[in-house]
Amino acid sequence: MTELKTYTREEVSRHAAEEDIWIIIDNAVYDMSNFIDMHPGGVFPILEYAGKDATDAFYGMHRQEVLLKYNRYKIGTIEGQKEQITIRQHGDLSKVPYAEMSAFLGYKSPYYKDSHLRYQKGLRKICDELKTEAQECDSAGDRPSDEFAKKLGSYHLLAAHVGPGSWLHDVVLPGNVPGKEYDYFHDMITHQEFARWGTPGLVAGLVGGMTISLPTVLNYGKPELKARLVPLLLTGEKRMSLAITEPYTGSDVASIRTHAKKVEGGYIVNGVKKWITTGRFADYFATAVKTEKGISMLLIERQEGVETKAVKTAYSASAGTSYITFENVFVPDANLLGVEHQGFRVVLSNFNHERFMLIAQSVAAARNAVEECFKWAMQRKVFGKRLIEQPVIRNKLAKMIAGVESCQTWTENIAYQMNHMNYAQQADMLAGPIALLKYHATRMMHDVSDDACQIFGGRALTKTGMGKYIEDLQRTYKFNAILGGSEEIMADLGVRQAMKKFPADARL
Ligand code: HEM
Repeated sequence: MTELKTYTREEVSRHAAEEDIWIIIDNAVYDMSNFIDMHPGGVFPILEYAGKDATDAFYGMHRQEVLLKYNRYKIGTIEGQKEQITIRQHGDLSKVPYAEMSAFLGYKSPYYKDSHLRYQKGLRKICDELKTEAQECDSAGDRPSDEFAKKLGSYHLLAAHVGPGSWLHDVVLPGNVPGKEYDYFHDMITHQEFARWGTPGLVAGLVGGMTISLPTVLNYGKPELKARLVPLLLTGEKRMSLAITEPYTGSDVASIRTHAKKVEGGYIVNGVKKWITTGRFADYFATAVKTEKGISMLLIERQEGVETKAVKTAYSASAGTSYITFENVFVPDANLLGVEHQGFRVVLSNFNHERFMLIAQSVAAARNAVEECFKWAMQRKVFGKRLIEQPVIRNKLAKMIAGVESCQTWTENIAYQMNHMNYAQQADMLAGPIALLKYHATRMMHDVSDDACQIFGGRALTKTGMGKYIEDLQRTYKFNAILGGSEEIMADLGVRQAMKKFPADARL
């Protein structure tokens, strides 16, 4: 790389004509002469700063990544002046208060071990390196590419999404963490780091569909089916989705109409499914069907008779949300998941983990909004003052921070319980608290999104630029309030579970 020249401010001030225009941002000098006509904000704003320091004006209008993207226009630095503004490097923790979990910033915690800190560090770097590609794919609404999925597979991050289990025992995870050490704190970190991309649609399409469907095969599939499918899914060669909801029914699984008729050697399936995340790209569908005496779960492979079309949602189309039709599809007995007519057990079995994932994502997305709003309030000037100088803005930030930190702390408590309870104990003791926390986390997200929008104003309604994360948050946060059990059902389930444990002899 050629060494950049140094200039004095006086030298820069001599380049102040439209065809020869330099500006200063922080300690760097940019030659805008060839860019000014292409500048998306127009010629006029740049001309105003010709030959001058444009640092505050620049940061009032652009995100830092603009400077990285247009680094080619940087021609030098200001003599004797050090950088005042740090450009975040891949893997860095944010220094903005409350922008990171306190345990990563040196605060004491009873929960986190060295292995969690190493994993977070390693994973942050990988996620940062993939962030631009993830964001471009999400904005374009593209199918996440096979190369992208395979890259995650090569770091064992597809397997990590599914949660702790034997599928991780023989691998080494980011941060040099042996897969056998992977617990629900690592799992929480996985979902939170991916949520930092600010691309919930893409994350749902790339890993969400698989995270909620693959356990049906891992826990209920016959050995041959597992041996054939699991390696393909965990390396990113194939995609999978969970096909339960239908146009006629959402949470009410008992009312599904897709049916499977028993025939020699298998089943013939007919019916439709709707809102199926990853469905548009999926090779396999863990599908709830009506059989003679109840609900059964079948692993349906993409074949003739299986059609998927896009359902347009507020998510990016990268989520692969689809409408699926099954028309006389033959499914062999070998693809039955669990016991015939007892598919409910298979459907219910993964709810706690799915909800835990949604909670972790919600807290991370809200925390991201805290960082965005804090930075914006500190750098944005209106009516001659920084936004942060307005008490109403500080009050909103306080509410956001308190919401995020309280949800984070409850999530950590749940992760600790999950680490120390077997499956039966989790089902008995945690279904209620997890449901209540999901309800609480998505309500918190609702409030954070609302306050963040007010802080960012019009920029929160714009898909690119300063408010792009907030725009995405306010457009998509409702998904977590509905998927995996709606807020109302979560709240009700939490209290009903508590009622079951209410002591018969308790009185006021
Ligand atoms: C290295 C120098 C600069 C580069 C590479 C640059 C690049 C860009 C880009 C890429 C955008 C689109 C924003 C987005 O959607 O993210 C933009 C918008 C804009 N830029 Fe610049 N810019 C530079 C300097 C400046 C300066 C010095 C000003 C003076 C105030 C300025 C004023 C604006 C304005 C007003 C907009 C429109 C913002 C909006 O839509 O809200 N730019 N610029």
